[in-house]
Amino acid sequence: MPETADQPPIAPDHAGDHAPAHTPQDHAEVYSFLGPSGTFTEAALAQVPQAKGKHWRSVNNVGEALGDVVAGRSVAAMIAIENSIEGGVSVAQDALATIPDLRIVGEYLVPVNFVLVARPGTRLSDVKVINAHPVAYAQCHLWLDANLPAHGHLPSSSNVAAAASLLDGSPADAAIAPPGIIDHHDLEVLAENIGDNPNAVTRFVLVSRGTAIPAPTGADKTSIIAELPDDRPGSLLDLLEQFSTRGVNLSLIESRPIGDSLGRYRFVIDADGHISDERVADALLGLRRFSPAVIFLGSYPRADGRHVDYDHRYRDEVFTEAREWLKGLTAPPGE
Ligand SMILES: O=C(O)C(=O)C[C@]1(C(=O)O)C=C[C@@H](O)C=C1
Repeated sequence: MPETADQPPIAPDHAGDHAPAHTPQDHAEVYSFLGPSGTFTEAALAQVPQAKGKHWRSVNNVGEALGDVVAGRSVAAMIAIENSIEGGVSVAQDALATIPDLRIVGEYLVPVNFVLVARPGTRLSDVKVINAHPVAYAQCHLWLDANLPAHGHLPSSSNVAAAASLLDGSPADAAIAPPGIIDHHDLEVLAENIGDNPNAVTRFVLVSRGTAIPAPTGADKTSIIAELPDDRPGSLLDLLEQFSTRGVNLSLIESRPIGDSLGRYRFVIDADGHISDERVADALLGLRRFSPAVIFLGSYPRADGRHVDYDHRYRDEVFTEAREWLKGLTAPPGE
């Protein structure tokens, strides 16, 4: 069972499948996720085969989830990293940039859509304050601006926590929550499908520490965070060239403030391919030579399973042949 004994699970039975009833002593048996039970994060964890039957520890925020991994309370934590409407989840990107030795070992996609719920008897016109997770709130702007233009926002640690708090003294009048919420809480739906885009998807990553890099599958992704060397024209172009000259496609590049002074940024990058691919390894070597700080976050199978296509000039054999050629040129005569 997930540790949220006070919250009845609203997710399908996956969460409790064969799970031990007590908190296990062995951290390898524990997975941390943003709770309480019923969150999209829990739905992402339900996609992890090795987490089935293990203890799922419900936590209140990304920092707590990663803190569990660092302190050895859990073997891995599931965190939201990117949303198709809102973009990168900055708290997650910043945590991965600053907490040492974390590794992404898998990614998972969860379609997200939202309902507006309230205590029974509430009318839409009664709603003044809405409780919602900031990332969920940001995905419902169009509906909120059109229907409740004067509302106030009370941030919550998760969507399920937002909804549950309405029955537990919250000063809010309504909450943004996953559609299944009313099956387990005495709440009424005031509006359905309030997300700005019905096809919204959140990308989650499973983060661990001290674990082996997952084997290459041919449909992999490599996540990196890198800083630019100095404040000179063209350094971002130089960074991008490390990838383009090796035929490596980038599926994500976002800047985040480093935080030490205005205008200093680090770049969060997802590259197609695995660190064991010659072209990706060579791009990382180039990046390492050029950037003052490179964090390798991991190589792992893509959630969409899409095979990585690249020009034949960047095949492993081409790199190997070129290296052998160079070795031959510098070998002592007669060898
Ligand atoms: O997992 C949940 O249900 C959450 O409330 C968190 C979270 C997030 O952190 O991005 C997850 C997915 C949605 O995009 C909105 C919120």
